Amino acid sequence: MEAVQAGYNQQPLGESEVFLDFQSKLSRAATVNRSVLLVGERGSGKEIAARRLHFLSPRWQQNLVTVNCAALPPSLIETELFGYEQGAFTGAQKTRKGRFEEAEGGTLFLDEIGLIPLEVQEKILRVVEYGTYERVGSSVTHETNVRIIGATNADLPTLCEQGKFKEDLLDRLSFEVLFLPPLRERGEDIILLATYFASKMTLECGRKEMPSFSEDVISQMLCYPWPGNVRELKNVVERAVYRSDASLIEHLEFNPFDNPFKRTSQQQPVLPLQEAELDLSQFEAARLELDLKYLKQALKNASGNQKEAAKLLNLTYDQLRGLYRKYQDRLQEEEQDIK
Ligand SMILES: Nc1ncnc2c1ncn2[C@@H]1O[C@H](COP(=O)(O)OP(=O)(O)OP(=O)(O)O)[C@@H](O)[C@H]1O
Repeated sequence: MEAVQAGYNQQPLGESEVFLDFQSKLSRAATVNRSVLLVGERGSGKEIAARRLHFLSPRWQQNLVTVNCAALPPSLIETELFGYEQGAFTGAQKTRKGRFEEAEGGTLFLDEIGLIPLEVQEKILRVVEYGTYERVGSSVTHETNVRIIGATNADLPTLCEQGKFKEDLLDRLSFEVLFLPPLRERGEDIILLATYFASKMTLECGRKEMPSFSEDVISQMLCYPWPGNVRELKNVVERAVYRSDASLIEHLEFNPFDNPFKRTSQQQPVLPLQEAELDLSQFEAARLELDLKYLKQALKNASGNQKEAAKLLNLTYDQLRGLYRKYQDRLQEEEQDIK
């Protein structure tokens, strides 16, 4: 176990129920010598999960080789994976090993596996079924012992229906399909991860003390949908620590491309008359009142049961907890009414 820890230097953080459930499925998958598919939104931690899977498996002392299929033109994926013989095509001046050969005995992580062209999928299927392949331009058959971990953000069954992904390969790769939970479903993990990224950034900036997050910022983090998942959170937090001189972070910038010069004199904002009549300075206050109104009503209808209230509002339990924390003081004043 010690050696596993030494080889695995990036411990994924998370304590939410959904994440712990994912981690325990991942640990179980590490014990069997089968292909695994990791499915999740961009930035949700598929690569970090693949590393963990490899380092927890009996192959942990062998190579883990990663191929990011999105970073390669489709025409080069075959030579990248299987290598080529000298003279196989113009420019092939020397024989080159492929990634399967580099990963021999270990694990090959195919990131964005849905982008692999069909003819190359055929070759991968042969590797999975018979453990054999040929280099491009060669008829010599190589035997290989590599475990494949695939990752995708795409809906592979739909790609199969569209004829873009081989059903046979999907069947063989999906011995275990593990779904990474999106960050917005991970509740308090958001704060755990934010604190972790803030502490690392504090060190990087050479600051002595890590700034903390204001209650308002914590609520914003818990309510924001995080389309870019953990990667986005990392960027937002690192930028906030880097820009803040104070001991308290009171503002987060979610979109660094929010250009302050966008609306110039030739491009006036077009506001419908009705909106122009609203007191726009009251937007934040009005929004908070509306949130509170719905939350109170839901809690009342659910007799104070937060899980039930979350269902009524079509929120996850963690999202509701986020809102509850934000309005805790005001809600407590009226708690008697709710009960
Ligand atoms: N649980 C976690 N603990 C700490 N850091 C994490 C965790 N999950 C993800 N990260 C960090 O978030 C970033 C994105 O993670 P990763 O590259 O694994 O995501 P991905 O799903 O493979 O992304 P993509 O879809 O773009 O390939 C990385 O910097 C990674 O180190």
